[in-house]
Amino acid sequence: MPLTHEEFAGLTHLGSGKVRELFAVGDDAVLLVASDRISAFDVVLPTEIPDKGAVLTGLSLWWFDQLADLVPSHVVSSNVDEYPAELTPYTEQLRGRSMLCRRLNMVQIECVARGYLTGSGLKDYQRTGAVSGHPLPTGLVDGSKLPAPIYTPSTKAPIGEHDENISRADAAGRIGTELAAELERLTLQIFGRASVLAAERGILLADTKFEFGHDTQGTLRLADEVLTPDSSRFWPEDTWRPGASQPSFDKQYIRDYLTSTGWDRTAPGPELPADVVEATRVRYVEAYERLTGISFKDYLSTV
Ligand SMILES: N#Cc1c(N)ncnc1-c1cnn(Cc2cccc(F)c2)c1
Repeated sequence: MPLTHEEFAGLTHLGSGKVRELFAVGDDAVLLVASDRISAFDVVLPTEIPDKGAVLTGLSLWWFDQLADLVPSHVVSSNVDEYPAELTPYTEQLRGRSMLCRRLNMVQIECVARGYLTGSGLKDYQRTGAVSGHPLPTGLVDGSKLPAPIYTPSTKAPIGEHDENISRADAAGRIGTELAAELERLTLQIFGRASVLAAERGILLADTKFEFGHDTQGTLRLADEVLTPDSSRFWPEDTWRPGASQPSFDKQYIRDYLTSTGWDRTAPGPELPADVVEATRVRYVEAYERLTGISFKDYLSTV
């Protein structure tokens, strides 16, 4: 049965993402739990991918470390054996797939950086010639590399709805000029470093979404998950072909299977065959090991 917040019935549930749960821990901490659920074409599928939650949690933790000189994170601990006593009944369900974090006052803007044109950015470009107020050269196609990475803030839509790209001026109007400028600076700086690191490993970071919040001392911290295949588009460099939908590093087997079945995307997602589940699990483990240089088995032995 896919992990749902009912499995943590004794905890104070704050919210659900498509494949994640958020709980309050005391007054000043939250617990982010990544399930093994997977979504494709915006539909959460009924079949879980073993290890997916642990891979994405391990990736976030690694990226937070890589970025610590640029921005502090919200993470307090990922060692379940050191979690507060109220979490003890759930230790094994949380091992490797959870982060105990400072409870932040979240900034109500999704901070998106794009190095390549696709998804909602491509749709905005095809309609207006721009993305979030950034005028772009003519003739760009799906998968085109942008002349330089751009910051395209968006609203935070409820689950099941799409975030709406907004201009930087609109973002400043919502959160203030100074904070808006700081978020833009940080978002592009982090994206630049992550892009170089991924490219060194033969992976193109097409775009990503960051969330930030302020702690009780007013310090701005990088929050949520970071630079995972769920919050970002990662493309294998050797199959990059502008002009068509790019193969997803992690979800292509699932996309190809769903397309092969003729599945109606307005219908519930079908169960996945075992070979597609295993191939996808392997892709997630490969993504972790290729990006971090750490064996996934070693990650699991540290949590
Ligand atoms: N990160 C973080 C965070 C924090 N450190 N303090 C307070 N709130 C949040 C927070 C609020 N919304 N989300 C997104 C979200 C929603 C649902 C499930 C999830 F796993 C994640 C995260």
